Amino acid sequence: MKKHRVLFLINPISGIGKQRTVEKAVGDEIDHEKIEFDIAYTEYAGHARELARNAVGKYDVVVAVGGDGTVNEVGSSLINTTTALAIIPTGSGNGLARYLDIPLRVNRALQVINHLVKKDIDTLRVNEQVSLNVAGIGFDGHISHQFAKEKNRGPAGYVKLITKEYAKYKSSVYRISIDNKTYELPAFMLTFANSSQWGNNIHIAPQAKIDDGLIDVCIIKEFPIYDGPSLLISILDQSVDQRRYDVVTRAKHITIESDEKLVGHLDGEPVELGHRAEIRIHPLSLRVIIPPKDFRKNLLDPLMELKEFLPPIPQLPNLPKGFRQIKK
Ligand SMILES: Nc1ncnc2c1ncn2[C@@H]1O[C@H](COP(=O)(O)OP(=O)(O)OP(=O)(O)O)[C@@H](O)[C@H]1O
Repeated sequence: MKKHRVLFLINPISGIGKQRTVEKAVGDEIDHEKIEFDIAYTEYAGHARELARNAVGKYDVVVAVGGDGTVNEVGSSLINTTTALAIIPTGSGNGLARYLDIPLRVNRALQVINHLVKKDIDTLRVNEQVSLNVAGIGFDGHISHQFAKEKNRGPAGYVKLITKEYAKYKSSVYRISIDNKTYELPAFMLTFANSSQWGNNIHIAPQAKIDDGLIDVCIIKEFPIYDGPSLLISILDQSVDQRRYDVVTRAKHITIESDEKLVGHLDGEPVELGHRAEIRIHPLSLRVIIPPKDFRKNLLDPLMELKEFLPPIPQLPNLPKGFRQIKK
């Protein structure tokens, strides 16, 4: 039987360091009867995009080992090809992986790859660039620009940054055209969702479907500062689409203009969009590996998710000289 060729691309700086265990886990967990594989590490931002582009035609699957930024780089090189994108989520948010129900534990994510179940999903084009998960302009764009400068990665780093930046953030005025409707309004945040969540199970567009040929547009208008906690709660309890400040709609084509420069993000990665952004949907343009329907849920998976939010357990200091370790 001809084996499937799989290339693992590991981003060594993503998330909180889980990806260091991946190389060994691949050797242990991959089904060697079915799959032959190669492993490469990215050496700089943008490297995964180049490596994935070169892999088209040579590999059946390219695995992004990293967060949404790495997934974006790999996936954007595989659009409209028969090479599928697989994900081992080792990032800070892992939005697309969580939406697709890919387990956060490395060995479980590898078991998903062994099944080689494929599904076609939509992708977004934002000006000349690609978003696979969620793109945004405004506050979330601002946060992604700030987060890119942070040394303290991981979900805790995001929470700290959002709390710090929220009070000083000023909304901008946008001219928005959604299919044939136009709006001009001051907005806190404009989100264009392909999947429903940013990452960390925080759902900005709870009803979004990744294969419906539509973009879920969620506009959070400017609001008084004291309303922040209610916005946060509505995002956490997945009722953001019922808030009074929001415009929530579905569309295929959106343009955004502003006199100020558009501060944006694509799948959590900061982008400069100039004064005009055009967002279009490309239906079913990317093949991805997903868990099979009967893929056994692991009782420990929710616990592993919780662990992502906890700080690392500190190492005990070495005992001072003269103290002897008591043998058990
Ligand atoms: N070797 C490398 N050195 C420096 N940057 C890299 C390297 N490899 C990839 N990158 C860049 O690292 C950035 C962050 O990666 P990624 O998004 O995968 O992790 P994350 O931000 O921790 O996770 P998430 O997006 O889920 O929050 C991306 O912009 C990617 O281009």
